[in-house]
Amino acid sequence: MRILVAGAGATGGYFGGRLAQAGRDVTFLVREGRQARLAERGLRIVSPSGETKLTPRTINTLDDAYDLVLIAVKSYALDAVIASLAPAVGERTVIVPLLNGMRHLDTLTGAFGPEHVWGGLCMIHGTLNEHGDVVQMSDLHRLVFGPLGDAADDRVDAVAAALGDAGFDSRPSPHIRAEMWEKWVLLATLGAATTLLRGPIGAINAAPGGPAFHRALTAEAIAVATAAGFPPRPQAVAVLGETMTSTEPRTSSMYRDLVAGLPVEADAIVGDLVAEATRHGVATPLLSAAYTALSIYQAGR
Ligand SMILES: NC(=O)C1=CN([C@@H]2O[C@H](COP(=O)(O)OP(=O)(O)OC[C@H]3O[C@@H](n4cnc5c(N)ncnc54)[C@H](OP(=O)(O)O)[C@@H]3O)[C@@H](O)[C@H]2O)C=CC1
Ligand SMILES: CC(C)(CO)C(=O)C(=O)O
Repeated sequence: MRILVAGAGATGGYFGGRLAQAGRDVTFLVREGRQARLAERGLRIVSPSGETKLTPRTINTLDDAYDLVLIAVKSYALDAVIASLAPAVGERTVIVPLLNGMRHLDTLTGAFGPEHVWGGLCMIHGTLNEHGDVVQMSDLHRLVFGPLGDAADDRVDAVAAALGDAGFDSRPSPHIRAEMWEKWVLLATLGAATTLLRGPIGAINAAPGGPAFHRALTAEAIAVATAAGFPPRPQAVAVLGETMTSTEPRTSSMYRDLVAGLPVEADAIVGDLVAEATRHGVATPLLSAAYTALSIYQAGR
C-alpha cells in the first residue's frame, strides 16, 4: 500500500517514520524548508526506547495517487495542504486526518467527498527539538481510524494491515466519530487548563484552587459533548479524570506551542467547543475564558 504522510512534524514524522522503519511504502509531503532539513539530518526520532535515524522519501509537489493519505498538519495549515493534495487522491484513496478537533472532517469531506475521508486520531506527546528531530516524550503512541459512515467499507482490513505492527498501537474503530469527540473533550480540557493557567496539570493541581478549577472545567467539556449527542463513555471519563487530577507535569501540544511562542489551534480545539456549547445552550464560562485568552495570545503574536 502506498502511503502519503502530509506533514513531517511531531505527529507525521513520528507515525510516518515508524511506518517507514517497519518497511512500509511511505512518502512525506513536505515544504522546502523541512525537505532540506530532512535531507541534511535525516528523520530522527528520539523516544524513550532510543534514537532512530531514517532516510525519508520526501516530495513537495504531487503528481501521483496514493492508497492512504495521513494528514498531520496543524488546523491552520489544512487549507494549503488540501490545495496541493488533489493528485494524491485516486478512486479508492483513503484520507485519515490526525488533527485535533472536529472541524477538519467537514473541510476535508467538502474538498474530496465522503467516500475518501475517514476519521482518525492520534495519541502521543510529541514535539520537535531545536534540530527539528521528532521527540516522543512518553511511551504513548496510538493511532485510531475508521470510516465515518455506517456502511461497510472493504478498505478497512487493508488500511489496518498497513498501519498495524509498525512499532506503535493502532486499531480501526467502528465508532471513530465518537472516539474523536472523546479525544476532543480530553484535549480541550487539558489544553484550556494548561494554556489559561500557564502551567502543567500537576502544577495547577498543587496550586490553591487548581483542583476545583479542573473539576469545573472538566464538567463543562463533558456537558457540551453530552448535549451535542456524544457523551463520553465511562472509560473516557475515567481517563479524563485521571489526567486532570494528575500530579505529573502533563501538558498538551497546544500548551507546548504557546510556551514556544508558536501559533496555536485555538479555534479548532477550544473555540469550536465553545461554539457547540452556545448552539446547545450549555454555559461554559471557563472554556470561554480559555478561548478568549488564546485569542488574545494569537492576536498578539
Ligand atoms: N504534537 C502532539 O503531541 C500531538 C499533536 N496532535 C495534533 O496533530 C496535528 C499535527 O500536529 P503536530 O504534528 O504536532 O504539528 P507540527 O507543527 O509538529 O508539524 C506540522 C507539520 O506540518 C507541516 N506543514 C505545514 N503546512 C504544510 C504544507 N502545506 N505541506 C506540507 N507540510 C506542511 C509543517 O512543516 P513546516 O516545517 O514546513 O512548517 C510541520 O512540519 C495537530 O492538529 C495537533 O493538534 C495530536 C496529538 C498529539
Ligand atoms: C491528548 C494529547 C495530550 C495526547 O495525544 C494530545 O492530543 C495533544 O497534546 O495534542
